[in-house]
Amino acid sequence: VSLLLYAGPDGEKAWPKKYPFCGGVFQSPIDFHKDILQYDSNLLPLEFIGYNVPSTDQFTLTNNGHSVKMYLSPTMYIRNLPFEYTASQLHLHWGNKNKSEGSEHTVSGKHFAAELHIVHYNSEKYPDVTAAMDKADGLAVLAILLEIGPFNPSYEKIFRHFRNVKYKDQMVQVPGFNIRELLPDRLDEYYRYEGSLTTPPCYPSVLWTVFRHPVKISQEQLLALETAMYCTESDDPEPLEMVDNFRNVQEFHERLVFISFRE
Ligand SMILES: NS(=O)(=O)c1c(F)c(F)c(S(=O)(=O)CCO)c(N[C@H]2CCCc3ccccc32)c1F
Ligand SMILES: [Zn+2]
Repeated sequence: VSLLLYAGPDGEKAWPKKYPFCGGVFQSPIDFHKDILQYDSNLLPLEFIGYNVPSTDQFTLTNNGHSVKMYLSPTMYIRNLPFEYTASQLHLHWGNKNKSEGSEHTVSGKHFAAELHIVHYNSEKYPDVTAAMDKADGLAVLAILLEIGPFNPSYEKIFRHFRNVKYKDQMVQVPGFNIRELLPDRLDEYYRYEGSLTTPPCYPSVLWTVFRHPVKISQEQLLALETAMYCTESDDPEPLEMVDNFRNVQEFHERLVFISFRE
């Protein structure tokens, strides 16, 4: 993928040329608004197994040129989805220091400051994420909306390493911690719909769970996220800031988003 995944001539409008699924069906992200929401009493709270990773273990955090992603341990998985889904990686989407509206999903047309995604793959049916990522029931991604509030010590366990992954392909080890701390309190309240990867190749392979309640991080933590990373390598004479790495919301016609809560 070209460096400028989100901006310039190779921006998201150009994705379908090289990645046909990006112009296809079931594309994510979307806007959650009243007339497409339907309450579903069968939507149970998700159960997280093995999310409390000991500090003796380590996660690899890396800058891949268009997001900052952290590989998770294969001992982490989710129950209460149609299949068992094993954790693969988490990454973030954000805006820029002048416009902190970088979430991918929106609620009644409103962006949140940023968004955390925890990518899982269907480990009951597929051996790994690469085999799963282009299958209709292959992936399950949890989305946590981030907004400004008090300093968040749990997010800081990742954010304090940003200075070591400023440039593309840099990586650093992060001591294990309870990934459950990154999620909101109410795991029983979420939006659920079938969608896609929000970056090329945009496979329609994702069962999305977007938690209703945002998580708060401080203004300083958000600024660090918006200013720490570059899309370019450390020796590149023309550094490109890694900002605005969110896809715009996609058309969502004749489909419903199921909600586990009553408005
Ligand atoms: N928003 S999103 O749709 O959740 C989403 C991203 F936005 C995102 F940037 C990434 S990426 O950082 O891997 C860069 C893209 O290759 C992923 N990765 C997925 C899909 C691509 C291949 C792959 C392989 C192993 C594990 C995860 C993934 C992604 F799923
Ligand atoms: Zn994502």
